[in-house]
Amino acid sequence: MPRAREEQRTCVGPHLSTPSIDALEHTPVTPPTPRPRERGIPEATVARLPVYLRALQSLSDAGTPTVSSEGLATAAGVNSAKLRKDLSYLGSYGTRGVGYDVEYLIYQISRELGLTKDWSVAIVGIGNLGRALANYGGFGTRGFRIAAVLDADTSVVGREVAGLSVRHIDTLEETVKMEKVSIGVIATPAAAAQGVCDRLVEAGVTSVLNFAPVVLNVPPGVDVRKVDLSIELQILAFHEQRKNGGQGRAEWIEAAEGLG
Ligand SMILES: NC(=O)c1ccc[n+]([C@@H]2O[C@H](COP(=O)([O-])OP(=O)(O)OC[C@H]3O[C@@H](n4cnc5c(N)ncnc54)[C@H](O)[C@@H]3O)[C@@H](O)[C@H]2O)c1
Repeated sequence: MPRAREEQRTCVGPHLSTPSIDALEHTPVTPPTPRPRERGIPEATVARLPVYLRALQSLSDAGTPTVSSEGLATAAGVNSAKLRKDLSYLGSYGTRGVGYDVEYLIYQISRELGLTKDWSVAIVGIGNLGRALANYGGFGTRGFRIAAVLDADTSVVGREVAGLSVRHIDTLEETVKMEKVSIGVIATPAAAAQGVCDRLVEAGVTSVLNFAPVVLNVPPGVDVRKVDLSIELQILAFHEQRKNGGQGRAEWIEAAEGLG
């Protein structure tokens, strides 16, 4: 089977482009507007949609009915031109002088991200990280149901984690089928991750969230997202070093001036 490396993809897959009938069942009060977009949404826009959603949810919790593009851009930490462009991919342009309807925009973004339907998730590797992920309550409220937790270690299998009994990895294929798993989360050591990924894909899973420090090879049509906190720390270290470098230069100039 031909394989595509995860970082080569630039656009979202079909599951993010068209809402299902199922998704529309959860439609809130506001009437639908026409959706002119037929093409894919750029990956960078998709990555910002959850940020807009979080900002909108805070506004909604505060009882704010509408928000200007500038207000939402500030809350989300982006510039307003970028925000307007991003939202235009959803067919959402706001109303001049009024802005965006907060509840409807929440619905539009949720629909685009596929959050108006429930997703069944399996976590593979129930060590420190897998247990923490399984016990995190925030997934359920965002439409991600942890349906199964699996591990290869027989001393872990059968234990209860987040209200679920840990299943043996040998039951992976049957579990994916029975629990209708859409998203596989890999929290195994790096050496086991590709094998687990292959089995998930073989079982029909087309979305994988990988925490193991390894680049996974997957066939076309499978989306892999990699989470690596050490990369985030390294980026912060880079900026920290630049800040300190700047301070170092200032001190050096001051010292040099003192000498002169
Ligand atoms: N992305 C991040 O930011 C981040 C942060 C912490 C840890 N990690 C990574 O997450 C992974 C898990 O870390 P941890 O601290 O929980 O490790 P851990 O050793 O506590 O847990 C790993 C679990 O995977 C199980 N396992 C091993 N091979 C398996 C297989 N073939 N099938 C199913 N289960 C299998 C083990 O039995 C164990 O329970 C590691 O790869 C680690 O490097 C990533």
